[in-house]
Amino acid sequence: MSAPQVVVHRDKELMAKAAAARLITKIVDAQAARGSASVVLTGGRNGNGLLAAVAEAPARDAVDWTRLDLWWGDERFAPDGDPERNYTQAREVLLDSVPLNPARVHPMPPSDGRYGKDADAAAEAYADELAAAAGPEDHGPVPSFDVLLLGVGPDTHVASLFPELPAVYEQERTVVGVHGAPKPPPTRTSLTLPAIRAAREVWLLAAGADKANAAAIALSGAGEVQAPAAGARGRSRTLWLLDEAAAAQLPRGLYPPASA
Ligand SMILES: O=C(O)[C@H](O)[C@@H](O)[C@H](O)[C@H](O)COP(=O)(O)O
Repeated sequence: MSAPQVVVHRDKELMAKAAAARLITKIVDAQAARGSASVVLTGGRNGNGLLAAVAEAPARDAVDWTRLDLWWGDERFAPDGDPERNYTQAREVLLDSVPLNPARVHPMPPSDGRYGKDADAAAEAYADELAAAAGPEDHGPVPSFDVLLLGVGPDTHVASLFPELPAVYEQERTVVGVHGAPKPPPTRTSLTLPAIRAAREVWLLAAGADKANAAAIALSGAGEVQAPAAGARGRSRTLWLLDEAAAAQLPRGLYPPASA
């Protein structure tokens, strides 16, 4: 697993724009090298802020949207179209504005779909979908995602893996149902840490003073059960994208400011 790299931007708006430019370039390079790209999206303000910045980016259409596979790191277990769903929010800020191939967009199941209100069955079905998309060259029963995006909660949660709750202990399954999540809604589906760690690159997004403590804890050697963000590592790269407010409590030697 790769050691975390930290890049700090002046504020959350610049962080979103810089992360969007970085993501576009990563996708374009992956498509040039392998003919397609695979990205895992996340929910929350920073995740959606990045997607909104991609939508406005001058280089947006350098991406061949028809050859992009989109997955989700977690989902609020709600009916299809519910405004609370990460999929609904991603569609609003970006996905409905670009020519994606619907067959390559993989939302996690809603609570009014084939699996009804059974979040565990929905999680198992998504794990099967991931396994079906994995190839012999992949590291386990998930595709080798080019970039797996994660927001970071003030309690250091990532996806729907919350400190000390059962899902963060999962080492076998790639997707689990989450019950009693402290961040509403309480029922969710989420990739597990082993699935997250199958990604080539993991990018963690955190902006705002309310994330400063979480970033400092996760980047100062905390264990993954107490600080799930600490366990979110990519095979070849782990990148923390912060604004200065979220970086305020980091040990000084950890980074030079990336933008004045
Ligand atoms: O479903 C969710 O809510 C997200 O996937 C969650 O993991 C989010 O990324 C963090 O809570 C950070 O959210 P903010 O960026 O809004 O602080």
